[in-house]
Amino acid sequence: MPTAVKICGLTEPQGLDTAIQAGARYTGFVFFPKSPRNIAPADAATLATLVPPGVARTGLFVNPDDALLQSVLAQVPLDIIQLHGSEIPARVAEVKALTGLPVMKAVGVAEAADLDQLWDYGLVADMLLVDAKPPKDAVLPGGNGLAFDWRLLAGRKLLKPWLLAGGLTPENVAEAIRLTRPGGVDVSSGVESAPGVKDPQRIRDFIAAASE
Ligand SMILES: O=C(O)c1ccccc1NCC(=O)[C@H](O)[C@H](O)COP(=O)(O)O
Repeated sequence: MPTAVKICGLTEPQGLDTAIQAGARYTGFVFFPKSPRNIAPADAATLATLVPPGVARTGLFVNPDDALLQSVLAQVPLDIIQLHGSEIPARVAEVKALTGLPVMKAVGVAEAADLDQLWDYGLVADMLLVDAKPPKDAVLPGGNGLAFDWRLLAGRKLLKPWLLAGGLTPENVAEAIRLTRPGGVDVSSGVESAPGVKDPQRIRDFIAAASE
């Protein structure tokens, strides 16, 4: 089975179209105002209508309250909710119930002990996103272009389908897949020419390298 690719932080039609034409299986829209990739719901709604069946539209949120989730979902047709904050497992279950959508929970990893959380989240989330843990002073809880030691995941079986994220690039993604054997890979800053600006050639190169 080929490794699925998620291109996250899409904000304009060219990046979205490039990702879809190159074979991305997941698209990601960031609803977090502090991010250079933040997108207004009205703009995300326009992009979401351009996504064909078979490609998932993921909405990324950081500790969202119910009102934000309901407001975005009233405007944007999403297929998956990605929770990228400090949501505890019970909140993941609440968001699933509230939205009626599958939830992908991001878990930050810096050392082996961080992998223990994957069990608890695996019991409630539909999918897991194993990402690098952000530095303590980071403004963003993800999308920092930081990798973690992929060898920590070698041979690990998780309870739910999972994507590898964090510092992936067209240059290193094949090695990351070889070491960790994820169901998919997720990239944002590694396919940008500047923060928030997707680079079509890097998107194509990334998806080609992930498919090798
Ligand atoms: O991308 C952001 O700006 C962002 C903001 C807040 C939470 C998460 C964010 N991004 C997460 C992702 O885009 C990906 O899921 C993943 O972490 C990969 O990021 P990168 O290391 O930049 O490839």
